[in-house]
Amino acid sequence: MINMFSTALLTPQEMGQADKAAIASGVPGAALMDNAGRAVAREIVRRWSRRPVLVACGPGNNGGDGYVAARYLADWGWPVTVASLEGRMPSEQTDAAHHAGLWRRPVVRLSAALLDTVREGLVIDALFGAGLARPPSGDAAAFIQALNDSDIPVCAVDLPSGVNGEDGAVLGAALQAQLTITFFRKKPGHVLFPGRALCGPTVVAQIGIPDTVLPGLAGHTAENSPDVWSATFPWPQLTGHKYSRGHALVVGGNRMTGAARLAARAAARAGAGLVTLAAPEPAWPVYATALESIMVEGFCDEYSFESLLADTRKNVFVVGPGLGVSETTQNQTLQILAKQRACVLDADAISSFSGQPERLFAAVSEKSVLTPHEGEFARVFNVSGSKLERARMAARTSGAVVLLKGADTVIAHPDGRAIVNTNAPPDLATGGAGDVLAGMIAGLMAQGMPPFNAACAACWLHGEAARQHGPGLVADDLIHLIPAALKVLRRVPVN
Ligand SMILES: NC(=O)C1=CN([C@@H]2O[C@H](COP(=O)(O)OP(=O)(O)OC[C@H]3O[C@@H](n4cnc5c(N)ncnc54)[C@H](O)[C@@H]3O)[C@@H](O)[C@H]2O)[C@@H](O)CC1
Ligand SMILES: Nc1ncnc2c1ncn2[C@@H]1O[C@H](COP(=O)(O)OP(=O)(O)O)[C@@H](O)[C@H]1O
Ligand SMILES: [K+]
Repeated sequence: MINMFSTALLTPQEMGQADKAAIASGVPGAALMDNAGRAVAREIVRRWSRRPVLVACGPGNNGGDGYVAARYLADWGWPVTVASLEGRMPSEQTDAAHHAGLWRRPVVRLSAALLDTVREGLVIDALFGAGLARPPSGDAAAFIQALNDSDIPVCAVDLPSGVNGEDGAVLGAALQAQLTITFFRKKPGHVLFPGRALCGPTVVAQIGIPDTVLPGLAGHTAENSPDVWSATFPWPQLTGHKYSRGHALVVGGNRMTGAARLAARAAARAGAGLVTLAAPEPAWPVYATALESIMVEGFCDEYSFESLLADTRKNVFVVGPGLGVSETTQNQTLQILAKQRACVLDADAISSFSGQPERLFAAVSEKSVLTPHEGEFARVFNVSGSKLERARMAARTSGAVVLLKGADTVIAHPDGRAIVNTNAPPDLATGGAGDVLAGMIAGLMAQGMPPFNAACAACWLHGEAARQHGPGLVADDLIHLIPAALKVLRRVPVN
């Protein structure tokens, strides 16, 4: 019940397969390229008034799209100069060569000096896209450097040259674009940093590749969106009651009491019917006086803690926020995991397994969601690669759902699926925002949403809540904005 297709992220290789499948189904490659280049020209005309345009064309299909865009813009009366890398016209009998042939005007050699002709204009970057194979060098590198040093706007075709479509990494040097137009579906490089920042806003144009090519080649990776999980979102039922909306238990710490309070409030706001905060006896008065709709139960040792967990109606646990890194935290986490119910492990519940990750991995399951930031992640996972690869590998290794936080949060399932979140504003980089997220995930899981879906949905709502507030956000504000984010979600048609 999760839709991985509508916002699927395709690797350059998968995009190539989509292209081939479309051609095999009867859409000529030259037509796809014509549609792609025309889409670029259209998006430019939509955003900029008529002005001089320099189209920098590479030797592959990315360049092919550039020749098409140049032709349409020139037909519509725009002053267009086309430049290519010296001696690198498209190979004969390719779609790119066909479209280069339809450009009847001169093609000049690409150089940084050409930028003087478009100081008041625009550059279309059609040098390299999905086929980037090595760091740009020579004329291409000099052009990228000079263009980045200027304030001439850049519209990138597919990807800014130098950005790796697979993971958003920069190969050598990359252009900073103001707009990127890609085709059919985005690639991971459009949503992972630093690629995402280099793209500017990314527009996805449809060029005649049918969605029917997707099953079989996509389905592993997608951009987070209500389209992915809205069909499983647990809206309150007309005849529901508080017990049918689940009961979340949040473990509180002795000293940093704010973290667990934020998580508990967020769980309630996200819709858990009941929320209990389990408080160590010495801190019980602090929690009890601060919380009204949330129940506060005290415990004094591992036995009374165990008895708090016994009620099976408590169907999801949150452990970690504000607990401190200690053996006690590790033991509480293991006690919770032994119950084999849904749980969210955040912050110190993760860090307390530093140096002993196998103990954690042996206890977690697909019902557990781990929500580390990069620092916590590095304490238990020894994996390398892009953020997407690392989150995926961590989920596979641990057997839990892993939500690796940051500006481009990745949520990975042990079965290999991964979602990249893109709606979080940087205002979220504030203490306690992660505690709120942990509580929101638990609030959705309490209502029966599967852990992976709940993690994706909570992450999107968290970003939307922050967006509603804007600058000046503190974590406490998020709690009050969860209802506004839910209202926005209500208006999104269920896919
Ligand atoms: N479904 C698709 O696959 C579609 C692809 N299209 C376009 O096709 C592009 C992919 O085409 P290609 O696979 O031909 O790849 P590119 O055109 O992105 O790049 C490959 C070419 O650039 C050269 N090259 C790569 N890195 C270089 C470097 N650092 N310095 C110098 N030369 C370098 C390669 O030798 C090759 O000639 C996409 O980015 C997109 O713009 C569109 O036409 C629409 C459909
Ligand atoms: N630059 C950023 N842009 C968007 N979201 C961010 C950014 N930095 C942090 N976040 C988000 O803010 C939250 C911070 O969580 P975390 O690091 O656990 O903080 P805390 O432990 O103080 O709650 C996470 O959801 C994270 O993804
Ligand atoms: K490009």
